[in-house]
Amino acid sequence: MLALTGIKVHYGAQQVLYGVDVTVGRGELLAVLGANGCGKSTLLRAAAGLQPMTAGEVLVGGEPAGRLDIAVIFQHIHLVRRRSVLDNVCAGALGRLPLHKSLVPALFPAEVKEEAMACLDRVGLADRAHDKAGSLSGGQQQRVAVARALCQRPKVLLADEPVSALDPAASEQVLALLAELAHDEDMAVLAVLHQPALASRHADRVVGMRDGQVALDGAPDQPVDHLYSPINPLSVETVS
Ligand SMILES: Nc1ncnc2c1ncn2[C@@H]1O[C@H](COP(=O)(O)OP(=O)(O)OP(=O)(O)O)[C@@H](O)[C@H]1O
Repeated sequence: MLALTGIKVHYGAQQVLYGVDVTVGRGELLAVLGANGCGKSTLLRAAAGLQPMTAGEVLVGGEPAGRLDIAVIFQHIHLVRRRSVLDNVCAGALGRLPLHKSLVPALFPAEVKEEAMACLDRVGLADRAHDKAGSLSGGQQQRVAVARALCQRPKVLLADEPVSALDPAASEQVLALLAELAHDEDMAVLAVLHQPALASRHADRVVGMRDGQVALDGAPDQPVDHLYSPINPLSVETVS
């Protein structure tokens, strides 16, 4: 469903991605792991169209990604805390609404509110729809962010460290939700994670990055320690 091919990114003169190829299938949760600074977030931003690329291609279902094909959620949740949970979720549909309706939340059409309620139900928070978003816990707010992303009706969901600010129980819940969405809604879900154990429990596949390149791609329960070691053992020559 999502195919990232030959992605290269430079920040000025510094190259940070060196021709990365990653695919995520329909109905699959892919976890992207790797040490700080290896390029995970840059890859996710490039996939989302938020980061100019020097080279490469982002395809969704074999076509160049459309404006609403890909939804993104971030570690910092970015809800409008003073507005209701429901208004925040309706905001996911903004890209589909005529401008005048998107500027005034009271004008969200009834069918958008209905859809937003269904998305909230999907993440288990329909009963909090009329509470202020800021009154929810961090884990609940991240689930609202997932509901808002769903309200965009994306084919692909990208999540950049979605559980880094959450406690272990809420982290498990959000990862289980992402896996469920991939499997039940047939979406392609890519999550950048810093917790290999969570990836092994919830992801269908893992991509490991090192120094701007893909260093592993496969089963979620394989050893990943080498991604985090300061020296890549594969690149050390033995001196006898
Ligand atoms: N806006 C930017 N301008 C210049 N350099 C950047 C910028 N964003 C990231 N970098 C650099 O690009 C490299 C990759 O950063 P990136 O944030 O993609 O890594 P990451 O694997 O997501 O790291 P982390 O796990 O710490 O979030 C790093 O060397 C970083 O310093």
